[in-house]
Amino acid sequence: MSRNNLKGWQQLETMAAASEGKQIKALFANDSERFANYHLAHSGILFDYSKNRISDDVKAALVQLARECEVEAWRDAMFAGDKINRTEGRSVLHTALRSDHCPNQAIGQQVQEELDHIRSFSERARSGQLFGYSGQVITDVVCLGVGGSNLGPEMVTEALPSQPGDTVKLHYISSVDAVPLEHLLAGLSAATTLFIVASKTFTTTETLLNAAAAKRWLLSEAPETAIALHFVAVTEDTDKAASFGITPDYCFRIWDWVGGRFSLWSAIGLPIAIGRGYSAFESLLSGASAMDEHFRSADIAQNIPMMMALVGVWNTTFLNINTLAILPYDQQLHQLPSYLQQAEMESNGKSVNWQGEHIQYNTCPILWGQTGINGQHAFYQLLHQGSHDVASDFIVSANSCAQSDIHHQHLLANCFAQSQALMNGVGEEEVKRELLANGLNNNEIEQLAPHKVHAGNRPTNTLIIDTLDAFHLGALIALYEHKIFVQGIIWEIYSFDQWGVQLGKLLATNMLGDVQPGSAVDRYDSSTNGLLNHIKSVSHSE
Ligand SMILES: O=P(O)(O)OC[C@H]1O[C@H](O)[C@H](O)[C@@H](O)[C@@H]1O
Repeated sequence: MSRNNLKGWQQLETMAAASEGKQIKALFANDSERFANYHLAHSGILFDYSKNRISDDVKAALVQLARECEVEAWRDAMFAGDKINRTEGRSVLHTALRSDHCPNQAIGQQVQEELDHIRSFSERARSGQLFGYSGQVITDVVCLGVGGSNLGPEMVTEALPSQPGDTVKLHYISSVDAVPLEHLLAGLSAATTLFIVASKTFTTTETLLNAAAAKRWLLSEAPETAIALHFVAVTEDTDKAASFGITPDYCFRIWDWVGGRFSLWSAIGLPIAIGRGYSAFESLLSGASAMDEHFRSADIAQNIPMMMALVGVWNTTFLNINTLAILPYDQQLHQLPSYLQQAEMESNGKSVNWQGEHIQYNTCPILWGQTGINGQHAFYQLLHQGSHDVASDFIVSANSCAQSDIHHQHLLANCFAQSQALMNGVGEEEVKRELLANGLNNNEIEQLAPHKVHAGNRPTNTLIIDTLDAFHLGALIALYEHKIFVQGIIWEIYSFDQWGVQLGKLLATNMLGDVQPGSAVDRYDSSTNGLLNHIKSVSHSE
């Protein structure tokens, strides 16, 4: 049965139409227990969804919809290793990377072997036992990868503060733009630098181009045999890595059942273990595993990923709120919005359902954001008074890793004040009273008042993490992963492929010859021809 014929779906459509003009703050006024009834907590994460336009009826209909969509059966199929990524004929088993009970013994054994490899290699690196071609200790690790092979490790290493034992310096290069790579290499010594080439397919142009440049840089002073001591690969295609010159001991495996954007739990996370220690990497896995267990066992209405997914479906599909701002109030989480952009939009940014039909309802919202404090001085104006209705996730930790409490108290106060302001707004009467109290005359009040009104009623979630450490970060990332999964099921989307990424790659490869110096191009549309010919006319290249 198509989604919009389901009972829960139809109830939600009716409720959405009836919700016009209803205020979130009125829901609080009528229910003194609203926070108690609309928050959940597990694995050191509190999820408050009370500041959404959700009543008890809406909540019940959302839970009913999840049941009708058989979300629990799909969840169990994913954990069991069924090939739910049907367009690519693959299992989806990133959860097996962080669990003791893997559905398949052979997979469990492979995972354990790679974990042992990550442990021994990262411990060697951290204890000064990795040497370069001249016998000097490796001091710098340059991680070359893009998308899922870069965003997770970089976000996590940025999020976890450096500890005294963190001796190796990590650097990340993801862009094909040579400027950051050249700038970085200019400050490094080849004899003490190790490169990690992270690419599941080992075919991604950006990564391979950067790896080739790194190899040239090394070989400009070192013999060919140095490659074996200065290059690590993390890939599914170990033959390609071997052809590059990478030895088995320096080659780490991932598998087709790990999607790129869900891969930081695999050897793609090697930089985390090198930079922050293997025990931090293990804690990250444990936090994710705790969230997995909660997701597997809690009833829908008590299940944080399920409820977070359902709230998102209500906002996007039924209330037409098509953007979601990710607003962390911990500076360390500054890369979380970029990480979640790939995780959510590459997974659910689709408009064809399982039957291959065009979807008639809104699916994945546009995700954006940055750290809340910086956002407050930039785009919050639009959140409060803009013409777009924006939903937001506020994320903050209860305890700070910093020594100064007062800074953290400011973060907390700002975080909670903003979500309150977005909900309550400021009405015209209140604005006028304030202007009168400030001594303005009637004429001045009439002119200024409309500009100071805040409509409010903007929906927000708030997530409080006990402490921003590896365990809780692991749980937080797993929470978003499962939210994405549940939304994909409700929208009938294949969340684990990314066909939309392929087209641009293909066209860029075909166009490469046309950006090089030479005769004018006329095989494209007039805009593309014009842009290419302009480049040829102003280019300094020979
Ligand atoms: O790891 P790789 O094979 O190099 O792929 C890196 C990235 O490539 C593409 O952009 C895909 O859309 C991403 O999902 C993937 O993470």
